[in-house]
Amino acid sequence: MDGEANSLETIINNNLNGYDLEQYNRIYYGRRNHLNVPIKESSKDKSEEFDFDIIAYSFPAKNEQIRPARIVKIGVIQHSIVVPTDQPISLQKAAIFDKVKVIIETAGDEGVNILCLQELWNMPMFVATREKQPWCEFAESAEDGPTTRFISELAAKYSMVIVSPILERDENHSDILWNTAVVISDNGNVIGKHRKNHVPRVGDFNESTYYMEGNTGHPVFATRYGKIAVNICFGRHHVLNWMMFGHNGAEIVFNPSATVGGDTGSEYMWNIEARNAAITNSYFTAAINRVGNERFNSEFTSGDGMPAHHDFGPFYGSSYICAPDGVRCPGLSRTRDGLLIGVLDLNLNRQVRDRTCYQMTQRLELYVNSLSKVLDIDYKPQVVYEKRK
Ligand SMILES: NC(=O)NCCC(=O)O
Repeated sequence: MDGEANSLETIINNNLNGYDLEQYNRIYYGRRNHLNVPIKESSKDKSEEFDFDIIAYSFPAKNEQIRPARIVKIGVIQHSIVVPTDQPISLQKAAIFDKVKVIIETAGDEGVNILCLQELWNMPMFVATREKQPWCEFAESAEDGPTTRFISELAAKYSMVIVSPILERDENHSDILWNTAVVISDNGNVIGKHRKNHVPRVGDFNESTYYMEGNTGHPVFATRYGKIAVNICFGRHHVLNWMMFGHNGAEIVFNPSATVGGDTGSEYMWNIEARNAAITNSYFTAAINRVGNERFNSEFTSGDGMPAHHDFGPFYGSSYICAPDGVRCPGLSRTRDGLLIGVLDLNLNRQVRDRTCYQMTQRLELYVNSLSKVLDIDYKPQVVYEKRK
């Protein structure tokens, strides 16, 4: 029954073995062997004690004569909320902080250099409700709110860059809200922030009730460990969004998300979108999704004819990392909290570009020309009809 499978990988591993499993891995993931990286015993103990999964994979590149390898360890964390959504906001946040802190510390102990949390990680996805109170009270300053202070301390402690996607309240601009990823450096300073470019108007994702499309463009953050960008959730459906981060020099693009399965959900697209972005832009991508069901006191509808309901979900997790050659690792669980680590050699980006020439053959001038015509109010679509005699 839908919603019960722990992961796609569990289904495959329960049903295939030997030659068939090897061939499946080669064809689906892009390599026969997943190249697991050992996890410390102390981290395994923590994951058992605090009930989260932990797994690491390597994405090597070929040795080059001139450039040394550029190894960077990235981590992504997926998790559920902790206490019911009718509890006081401070309690809901504190409970998530307590849970996620243990997983961040484990990432730090594993030597992760760059860590990304899920979209709006410190709150439930109340956007389904369309209610303003009390939910807007989750919003905080990106620069010096309690969540940024909490994450900054951990970033400095572990010399780890941390991407912290939150609901931002912009006090300098009339208190308005944004869906914002705050990028915190390895010494705990805020390097900058990116606001979600594409805001969903689909199903229970009534996010446009709360915030507008972002105004920060496509920033790439030059961190100590590499150039990173953040394509927040719904932006993964928009190829130009991914592309612009590539033009600005991103080596790794994180896609912190909150997205659901079920009959009308996005689960069947999940495996494709961040992977396709890695391939077409020749950079690493990491897609992160929360887990669990979230229940709200007030019933809400989605404008799709379905009966009003209280539950938002299931959020199907399945976070994964993809290399620029399209090779990806198995996903985390669909249902459990988890820390996924990737050991990347960033030299692979240029090696793939040299091999595939996807950038060189991109024909940007063709599309600039065509798109400028599309934007003309009198645009006539270029359709060719048969001339029947
Ligand atoms: N949070 C968010 O943008 N979700 C949109 C649903 C989807 O398309 O994945």
